[in-house]
Amino acid sequence: MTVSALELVSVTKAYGETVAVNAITHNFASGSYSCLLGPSGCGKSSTLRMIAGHEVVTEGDILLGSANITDLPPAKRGTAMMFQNYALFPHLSVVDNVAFSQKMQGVERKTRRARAMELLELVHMEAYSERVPDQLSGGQQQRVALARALVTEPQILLLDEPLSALDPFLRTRMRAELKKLQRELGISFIHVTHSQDEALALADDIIVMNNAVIEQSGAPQQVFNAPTSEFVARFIGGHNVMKTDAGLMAVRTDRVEMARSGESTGAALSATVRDVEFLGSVVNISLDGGATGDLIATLPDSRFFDQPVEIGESVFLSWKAEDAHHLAA
Ligand SMILES: Nc1ncnc2c1ncn2[C@@H]1O[C@H](COP(=O)(O)OP(=O)(O)OP(=O)(O)O)[C@@H](O)[C@H]1O
Repeated sequence: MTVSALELVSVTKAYGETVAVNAITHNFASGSYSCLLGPSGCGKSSTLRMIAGHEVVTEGDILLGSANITDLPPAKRGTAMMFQNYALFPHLSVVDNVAFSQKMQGVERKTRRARAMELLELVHMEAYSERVPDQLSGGQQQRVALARALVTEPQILLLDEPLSALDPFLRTRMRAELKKLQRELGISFIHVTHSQDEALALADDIIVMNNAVIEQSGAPQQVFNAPTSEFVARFIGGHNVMKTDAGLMAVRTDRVEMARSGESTGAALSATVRDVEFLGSVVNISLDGGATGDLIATLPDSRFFDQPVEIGESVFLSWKAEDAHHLAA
C-alpha cells in the first residue's frame, strides 16, 4: 500500500461565534508519527475530527495525496479514528467488535472473522477474542479499539488522547507499543495529546497548538531545543523564560551552570537560591533572578551533592551563548 501525505490548507472550524481552529496549514509527511500537542481548548480535537470527517470544515481544504477529502464521509477518506473512551460495543464479543465495519460493508462472516483475528494477533489479543469488552482491562480494551480502527486498512490512524484512560505505568508501556505498531505498519499516525512527555517520546513531528493556531511545529529535538515563542517554551517545559535587555530569552534549565558566589566565572547573572527539589537523578534548584525573573537550574544529582547549596545562598548563573534563544512575545 502506498501511503500518502496529508495536507491541511488554511483549515478553519467555527462553532457559531467560537473559532476553534483558525486557518491552520500543515503537511503531515507520509508514514510519520505526528502529535498535535496543546492545552485544553486549543483546537486539537476539532482538528482531528475534521481530518476524520466527524466535523464539517468551515473553510479550507484537507488533501490526502492528490485527493481532496474535505467533504467526503468518514468511511470514504482512508482515515480511521480511535476514540479516547475506545467506544467499543459492550454487547459484542471482541472479534465481532473488530469485524463490525466489515460486516457493514457486507463482507462474508468467515472472511471478516479471519481478518479480525489477524488484527487481534497484531495487537496480541487473539486469546481474548470471545470475551466482551467489560471482561477486559483498560489496556486490553485499547488494543481491541486499535485493532478495530486498523481493520479498515486506513492510510492514516487518528488517535484522540489514546493513553489518557490508562494508569501511568500502562501509559508508558502502551506508548512504546503504539510507536512500534506505527513503525511496523508504515502508515501515518496523528495523535492528539496535552502531554509534553508523550509527544516528545512518540512523535517524528510535533505540532504545538495554542488559541486555535499552530504556534510551532518540527522534530521533537528542534521544538524542545529551540522554542520560538514564550508559550512554547513554557508549555514544552524544561526551559527558563528570562526578561533580558534584548527581550525575552529561553534557556534550558539543564544548560544553566551554577557557581557559588566568589568563584570566578563569566557569570551572566547573580541569583538567590529559593528552593531545592530532589527528583532522583536530577535536582531542581529554584532561583530568584531579580529583574530577569525566576529561574530553575537542573543539575545531575551527583554534581549537586558534591557541592550542595543552601536556601538563601547567593550563586552565579551562566550559560553558553548558543543555548539562549530569542522568543517572540
Ligand atoms: N461542538 C462544539 N460546539 C461549540 N464549541 C465547541 C464544540 N466543540 C469544541 N468547541 C470549542 O472549540 C474550542 C476548541 O475545542 P477542542 O475540543 O478542539 O479543543 P482541544 O484542544 O481538543 O481541547 P481538550 O484537550 O479539552 O479536548 C473550545 O473553545 C471548545 O469549547
